[in-house]
Amino acid sequence: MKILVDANVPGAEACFGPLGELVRLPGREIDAAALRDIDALVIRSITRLDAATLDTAMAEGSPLRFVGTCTIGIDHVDPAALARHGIAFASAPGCNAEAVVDYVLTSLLTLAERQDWQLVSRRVGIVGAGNVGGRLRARLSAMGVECLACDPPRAQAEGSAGYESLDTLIETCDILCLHTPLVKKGAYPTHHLLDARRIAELAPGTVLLNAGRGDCVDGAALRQRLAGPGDITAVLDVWEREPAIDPALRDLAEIATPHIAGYSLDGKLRGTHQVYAALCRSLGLPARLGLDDLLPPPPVPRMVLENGLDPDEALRLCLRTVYDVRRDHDSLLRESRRLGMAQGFDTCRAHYPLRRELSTLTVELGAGAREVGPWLQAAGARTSS
Ligand SMILES: NC(=O)c1ccc[n+]([C@@H]2O[C@H](COP(=O)([O-])OP(=O)(O)OC[C@H]3O[C@@H](n4cnc5c(N)ncnc54)[C@H](O)[C@@H]3O)[C@@H](O)[C@H]2O)c1
Ligand SMILES: O=C(O)[C@H](O)[C@H](O)COP(=O)(O)O
Repeated sequence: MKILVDANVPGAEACFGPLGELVRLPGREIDAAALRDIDALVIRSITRLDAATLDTAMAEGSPLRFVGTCTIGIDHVDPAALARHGIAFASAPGCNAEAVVDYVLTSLLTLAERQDWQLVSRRVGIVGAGNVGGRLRARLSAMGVECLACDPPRAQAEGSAGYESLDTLIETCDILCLHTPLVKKGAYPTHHLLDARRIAELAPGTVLLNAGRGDCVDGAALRQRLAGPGDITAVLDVWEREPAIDPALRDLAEIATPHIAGYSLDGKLRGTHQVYAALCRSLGLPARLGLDDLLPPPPVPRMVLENGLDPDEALRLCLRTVYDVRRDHDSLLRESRRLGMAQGFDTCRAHYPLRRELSTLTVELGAGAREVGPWLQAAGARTSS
């Protein structure tokens, strides 16, 4: 069996090597021609697997019978076309959700430091309360930060208690976090969910963070609002037309990163492992490798906090020990100026430095720092004293 795996999938040799002959290609180079003699395909979100690509590959005799994407989002794949060709499909729900929540917390605490506010004084609106949004809500609520959630599909399925409309979030929240998939059809489409009208309605001082999909926000309208009154703050990890994103919007965003919110090693390896387990199932084989066999020990397993830190400062230090979002902002700026936007954007992603999740860090609390313990635990850190 021949297995083609995106070059940016870590743990591929260990997982897929024992199952067949492994071939690696950069995700953007995987097209119909590359699938000619491939039995199983393992991708990430930059490989478009639409009906036309699949129809061409299958018409040319590809033996493809399994596709797995090591990602949460599946908008780059056409599941109906896969089903039509009898090809099994798996994705990796929730694999990097913790990493995205780390990204949101470290971004918000960076803004809090720059703009001189406390996280606990803000009301956060979460749009899309699935694996990412749900975890974000749980962590923020445990920290005592007031949260409102908007998720019409869930409200319809489970009842509306606990869910608000998007317009209520826009009217009443200081921070709006978008964690919606890109959905183009059906009752609750998300393409330009934040359109020009809603962007105009954001109150001065609002923080808009998008770590869902770039097409959920009208980028031109956001650019206009940021370039005009300049009275709101944007944190953007996802963009329309990646990797050739709008340089003006990049410059206007307070934090601009190249679609890496979920790029912890933990999250990527969880994604690889979920797809490996699915491929084993579809082959009727046992999944011999566990996730723990793939994850190396963290480079910074512990840190010590002593006296004189307020809660935000303490959490900022812990988060920045595992992950500092300012580094990703700087490298997008540097690499896109050096190589041009599209190549710079992709270079940052392809050569992403090692990043672990907050949960891999144990924070030792000295006598003078014990009172921040509950806040750190609520945010997702392990503590000991
Ligand atoms: N930036 C990154 O690196 C990164 C990482 C992981 C996921 N993502 C994106 O974030 C999205 C969400 O991830 P997840 O794991 O939470 O997915 P999920 O499927 O668990 O949750 C998505 C939630 O959005 C809700 N939703 C759908 N349409 C909506 C609408 N119109 N308004 C409000 N809510 C709506 C769904 O009901 C669901 O509860 C993914 O689809 C992916 O596109 C981005
Ligand atoms: O949907 C996801 O899981 C993320 O958007 C994913 O982590 C993005 O990274 P990529 O697949 O593009 O490497």
